[in-house]
Amino acid sequence: DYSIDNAEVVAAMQGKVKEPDIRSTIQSLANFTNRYYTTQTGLQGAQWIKDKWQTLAGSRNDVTVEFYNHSWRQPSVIMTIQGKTKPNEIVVLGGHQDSIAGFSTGEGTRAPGADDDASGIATLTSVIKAAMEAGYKPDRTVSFMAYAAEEVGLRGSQAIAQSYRSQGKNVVGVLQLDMTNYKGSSGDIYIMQDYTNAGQNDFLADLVSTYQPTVTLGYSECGYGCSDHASWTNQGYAASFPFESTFNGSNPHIHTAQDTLDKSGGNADHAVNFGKLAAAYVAELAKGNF
Ligand SMILES: N[C@H](Cc1ccc(I)cc1)C(=O)NO
Ligand SMILES: [Zn+2]
Ligand SMILES: [Zn+2]
Repeated sequence: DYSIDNAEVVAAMQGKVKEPDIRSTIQSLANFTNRYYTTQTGLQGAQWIKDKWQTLAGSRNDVTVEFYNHSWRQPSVIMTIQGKTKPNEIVVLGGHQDSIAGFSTGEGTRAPGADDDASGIATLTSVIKAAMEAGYKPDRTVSFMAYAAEEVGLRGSQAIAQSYRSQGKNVVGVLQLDMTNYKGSSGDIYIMQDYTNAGQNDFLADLVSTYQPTVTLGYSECGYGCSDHASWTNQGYAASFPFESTFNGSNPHIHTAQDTLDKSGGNADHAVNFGKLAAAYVAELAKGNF
């Protein structure tokens, strides 16, 4: 039940996904000493994202940006664009804001998390910017989520997904962006096939072949619930996880003080592919126009 027939909106939004924007957001987030779920700087990072998304939302009265508070210090951040004609049907795009550098991470521990997962948050932010600049108004509700506490057991997304399920919310699809900027394999985008929805994965492949014909697509597996998409899958929702490389090609610097932008060439060229895919995913699943 996926259709691809909103080319004008896809083109407008994809054209506004810019590498310098993504690079700048990665750098800003990586500059926090760490974004660990219990530290002061982890809370400051959440505040930074909320302020950034609120600024992009401007005065749009169909847009909210809120903290989703948890039992620990770092809140998740949720930006919601109210759907015009089918507001009860929800499209979710997420990534995690927290970072980690080993099990002893605490106040003062250096964990830049440029790829894991500032890249995903920056990619989401570029799609938000594109949607706001284009004056995009979706038919379905669209929620962008910066999950807290992914590194310590997918805890932020688990809390949110469980809450959505218990409220009977109709989430029609979830896209996870975790590590989008390290080109560790020959291909551009790798669709994870475990803990995801096969039908939506096919939809993503169709979006790439339709709107990003020069982007090469591969498939891989994590072997376990390796990011927040698993929280949504566990609650019976359709989730997909496009990833930067094959498992073997993934960024070896993650979870260390060396997960910095320079390891990806000092640019966000690889992440742009994911920003354009996410833009197409929003425009074709949430439909709507300007
Ligand atoms: N385990 C994930 C990283 C990760 C995700 C997918 C693959 I394939 C390889 C590595 C993580 O640390 N997420 O925060
Ligand atoms: Zn990680
Ligand atoms: Zn991650």
